[in-house]
Amino acid sequence: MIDKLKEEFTDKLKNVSNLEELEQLRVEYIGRKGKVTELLKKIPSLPPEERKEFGKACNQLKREIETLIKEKGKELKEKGKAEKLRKERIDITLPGRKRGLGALHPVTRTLKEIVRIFTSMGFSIAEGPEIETDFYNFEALNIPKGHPAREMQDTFYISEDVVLRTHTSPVQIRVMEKNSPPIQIIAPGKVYRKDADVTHTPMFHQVEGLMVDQKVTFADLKGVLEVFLREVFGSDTKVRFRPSYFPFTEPSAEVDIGCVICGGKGCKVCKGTGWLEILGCGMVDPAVFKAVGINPEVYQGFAFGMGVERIAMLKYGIDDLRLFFENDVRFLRQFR
Ligand SMILES: Cc1ccc(OCc2nc(C(=O)N[C@H]3CCS(=O)(=O)C3)cs2)cc1
Repeated sequence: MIDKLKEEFTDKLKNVSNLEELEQLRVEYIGRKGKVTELLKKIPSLPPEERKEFGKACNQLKREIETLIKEKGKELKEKGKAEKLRKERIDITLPGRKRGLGALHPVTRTLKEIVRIFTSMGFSIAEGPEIETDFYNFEALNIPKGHPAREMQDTFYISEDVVLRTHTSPVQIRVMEKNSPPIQIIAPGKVYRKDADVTHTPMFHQVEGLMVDQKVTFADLKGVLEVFLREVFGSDTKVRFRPSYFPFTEPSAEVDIGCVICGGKGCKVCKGTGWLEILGCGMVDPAVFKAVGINPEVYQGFAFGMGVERIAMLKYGIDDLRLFFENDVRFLRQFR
């Protein structure tokens, strides 16, 4: 009877593959209701002369089962540990994980280059609000009510009198209100225009510049801009000033550079002209000085404005403005 139980136990023990099954087997044989425990309860019902022998045999079996279970437990734990070590092993011979390199956005790069060049010529950097009043964005710049630039198709109106600035000129107005000449600043920043299409986005970046002093001439303007453009596009870049008109400058000029693609022969980018319009400029109109309380009899000044995305497109040969705003890594990583 006891031998049969032992045989049965050792057979089952062979199939135990984890600690839970081992515990179940222990309970099944030597637990409170275990098969061996049940046998021990039978001792008082046996004839007295058999009790001693039978009791000894049962306890012997119980001790054997306990020993076998302890050994099995140890073996299972060892196996478990070995399994864990195998699974968690770190292969230190694997190559290291490379950290991806970041990069500055091409607009940021271009903006930083433009700022570096003008600060190297003595210009300070001025900033101002992107949400502006009608006065700072239009009136003070000699753009009267009814002027087409104020039209809804070009300007984002927050309210009757509040707009998203359409250029960074308001920054220069604010500086002139608070400082007396000489003034030499550039105003980089985001500007907003409603006419969004393939070559225009509703938000873009601009850098405007302003120099005000007692003797500032158009020659100074030409000199500063020629140095700037040759720094950005290369020392052999051709520069041309073409008469133009802006409400806030008189005389005004639009500045072209020799086409960076075809070198001036004519191509689709420069529409066969050999020239690319790059920025606008002029001598500050006296009406603007009056609006900020600077005496145009005593002081003169020049100003200029450029679109940063346009400069970046020409400098880096980017032909689609939307690429700047789609955050496609395949585009951005080329600027590492
Ligand atoms: C107080 C003050 C007085 C005059 C000023 O003249 C800034 C100027 N801007 C331009 C110009 O052509 N700008 C455009 C270039 C491309 S763009 O980004 O679309 C805007 C000419 S003169 C600015 C401030």
